[in-house]
Amino acid sequence: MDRKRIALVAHDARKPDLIGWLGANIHALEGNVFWSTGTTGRLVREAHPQLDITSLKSGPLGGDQQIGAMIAEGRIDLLVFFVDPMTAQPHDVDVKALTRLATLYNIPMACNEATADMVISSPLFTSGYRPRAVDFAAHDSRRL
Ligand SMILES: O=C(CO)COP(=O)(O)O
Repeated sequence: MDRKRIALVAHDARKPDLIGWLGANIHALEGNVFWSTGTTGRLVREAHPQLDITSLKSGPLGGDQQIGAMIAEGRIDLLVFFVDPMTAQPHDVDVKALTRLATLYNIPMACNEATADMVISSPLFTSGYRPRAVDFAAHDSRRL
Protein backbone atom coordinates (compact mmCIF):
# COMPACT_ATOMS: atom_id res chain seq x y z
CA MET A 1 0.00 0.00 0.00
CA ASP A 2 1.01 3.57 -0.62
CA ARG A 3 1.94 4.85 2.88
CA LYS A 4 0.13 8.11 3.54
CA ARG A 5 1.73 10.71 5.79
CA ILE A 6 -1.08 11.67 8.13
CA ALA A 7 -1.07 14.51 10.70
CA LEU A 8 -3.28 14.00 13.75
CA VAL A 9 -4.32 16.90 15.98
CA ALA A 10 -7.17 17.23 18.48
CA HIS A 11 -8.16 19.88 20.95
CA ASP A 12 -8.57 18.59 24.50
CA ALA A 13 -12.35 18.10 24.41
CA ARG A 14 -12.03 16.19 21.12
CA LYS A 15 -9.11 13.92 22.02
CA PRO A 16 -11.34 11.04 23.16
CA ASP A 17 -13.24 11.35 19.88
CA LEU A 18 -10.04 11.14 17.87
CA ILE A 19 -8.85 8.10 19.87
CA GLY A 20 -12.23 6.48 19.26
CA TRP A 21 -12.24 7.32 15.57
CA LEU A 22 -8.76 5.85 15.14
CA GLY A 23 -9.84 2.69 16.97
CA ALA A 24 -12.94 2.29 14.82
CA ASN A 25 -10.83 2.62 11.68
CA ILE A 26 -7.60 1.02 12.81
CA HIS A 27 -7.48 -1.52 9.98
CA ALA A 28 -7.79 1.19 7.35
CA LEU A 29 -5.19 3.36 9.07
CA GLU A 30 -2.39 1.13 10.35
CA GLY A 31 0.46 0.88 7.91
CA ASN A 32 0.45 4.61 7.31
CA VAL A 33 2.85 6.99 9.04
CA PHE A 34 1.55 9.55 11.53
CA TRP A 35 2.73 12.86 12.91
CA SER A 36 1.04 14.62 15.77
CA THR A 37 1.06 17.50 18.18
CA GLY A 38 2.50 16.52 21.55
CA THR A 39 -0.38 15.60 23.83
CA THR A 40 -2.50 14.17 21.06
CA GLY A 41 0.42 11.99 19.97
CA ARG A 42 1.11 10.71 23.47
CA LEU A 43 -2.51 9.69 23.99
CA VAL A 44 -2.76 8.10 20.54
CA ARG A 45 0.40 6.08 21.19
CA GLU A 46 -0.97 4.86 24.54
CA ALA A 47 -4.29 3.85 23.00
CA HIS A 48 -3.01 2.50 19.68
CA PRO A 49 0.63 1.41 20.02
CA GLN A 50 0.51 -0.31 16.63
CA LEU A 51 0.43 3.08 14.88
CA ASP A 52 3.75 4.52 13.69
CA ILE A 53 3.43 7.99 15.22
CA THR A 54 5.92 10.77 15.87
CA SER A 55 4.93 13.47 18.36
CA LEU A 56 6.04 17.05 17.89
CA LYS A 57 5.61 19.87 20.41
CA SER A 58 2.32 20.40 22.16
CA GLY A 59 -0.04 22.63 20.19
CA PRO A 60 0.12 25.71 22.43
CA LEU A 61 3.93 25.40 22.47
CA GLY A 62 4.29 25.40 18.68
CA GLY A 63 3.09 21.97 17.56
CA ASP A 64 0.47 23.37 15.19
CA GLN A 65 3.19 25.50 13.62
CA GLN A 66 5.44 22.45 13.22
CA ILE A 67 2.66 20.54 11.43
CA GLY A 68 2.05 23.62 9.29
CA ALA A 69 5.73 23.75 8.36
CA MET A 70 5.61 20.08 7.33
CA ILE A 71 2.63 20.86 5.10
CA ALA A 72 4.53 23.77 3.53
CA GLU A 73 7.43 21.41 2.85
CA GLY A 74 5.20 18.84 1.12
CA ARG A 75 5.60 16.25 3.89
CA ILE A 76 1.94 15.69 4.84
CA ASP A 77 -0.79 14.03 2.73
CA LEU A 78 -3.76 14.35 5.08
CA LEU A 79 -4.58 16.47 8.14
CA VAL A 80 -7.09 15.06 10.62
CA PHE A 81 -7.70 17.88 13.07
CA PHE A 82 -10.61 17.40 15.47
CA VAL A 83 -11.34 20.99 16.40
CA ASP A 84 -13.26 22.07 19.51
CA PRO A 85 -15.53 24.85 18.25
CA MET A 86 -16.83 25.63 21.78
CA THR A 87 -13.63 26.53 23.59
CA ALA A 88 -11.34 29.50 23.08
CA GLN A 89 -7.74 28.42 22.45
CA PRO A 90 -4.79 30.50 23.71
CA HIS A 91 -2.96 29.68 20.49
CA ASP A 92 -5.88 30.40 18.18
CA VAL A 93 -3.60 32.23 15.75
CA ASP A 94 -1.52 29.05 15.38
CA VAL A 95 -4.65 26.98 14.76
CA LYS A 96 -5.73 29.44 12.10
CA ALA A 97 -2.27 29.36 10.52
CA LEU A 98 -2.36 25.55 10.35
CA THR A 99 -5.77 25.40 8.71
CA ARG A 100 -4.74 28.18 6.35
CA LEU A 101 -1.66 26.29 5.20
CA ALA A 102 -3.63 23.08 4.70
CA THR A 103 -6.04 25.07 2.55
CA LEU A 104 -3.26 26.83 0.65
CA TYR A 105 -1.37 23.63 -0.12
CA ASN A 106 -4.54 21.74 -1.09
CA ILE A 107 -4.13 19.14 1.65
CA PRO A 108 -7.24 17.14 2.55
CA MET A 109 -8.26 18.41 6.00
CA ALA A 110 -10.87 16.66 8.15
CA CYS A 111 -12.01 18.76 11.09
CA ASN A 112 -14.70 16.34 12.28
CA GLU A 113 -15.53 12.64 12.19
CA ALA A 114 -17.95 12.82 9.29
CA THR A 115 -15.34 14.35 7.01
CA ALA A 116 -12.63 12.01 8.27
CA ASP A 117 -14.92 9.02 7.56
CA MET A 118 -15.51 10.22 4.02
CA VAL A 119 -11.83 10.85 3.35
CA ILE A 120 -10.64 7.42 4.46
CA SER A 121 -13.50 5.60 2.74
CA SER A 122 -12.73 7.30 -0.56
CA PRO A 123 -11.04 5.12 -3.19
CA LEU A 124 -8.60 8.00 -3.56
CA PHE A 125 -7.34 7.37 -0.04
CA THR A 126 -5.90 3.96 -0.88
CA SER A 127 -4.83 4.86 -4.40
CA GLY A 128 -1.69 6.70 -5.36
CA TYR A 129 -3.71 9.91 -5.60
CA ARG A 130 -1.83 13.11 -4.89
CA PRO A 131 -3.66 16.44 -4.74
CA ARG A 132 -2.93 18.83 -7.57
CA ALA A 133 -0.04 21.19 -6.82
CA VAL A 134 -1.02 24.74 -6.04
CA ASP A 135 -0.21 27.39 -8.62
CA PHE A 136 1.62 29.76 -6.31
CA ALA A 137 1.91 32.48 -8.94
CA ALA A 138 -1.86 32.70 -9.01
CA HIS A 139 -1.83 33.32 -5.24
CA ASP A 140 0.78 36.03 -5.36
CA SER A 141 -1.25 39.22 -5.38
CA ARG A 142 1.93 41.29 -5.11
CA ARG A 143 2.92 40.48 -8.69
CA LEU A 144 3.25 43.58 -10.81
O1 LIG B 1 -3.61 22.41 20.72
C1 LIG B 1 -3.67 21.58 19.85
C2 LIG B 1 -4.11 21.92 18.51
O2 LIG B 1 -4.34 23.28 18.32
C3 LIG B 1 -3.27 20.20 20.12
O3 LIG B 1 -2.09 20.15 20.89
P1 LIG B 1 -1.82 18.92 21.83
O4 LIG B 1 -1.93 17.69 21.01
O5 LIG B 1 -0.44 19.11 22.36
O6 LIG B 1 -2.87 18.98 22.91
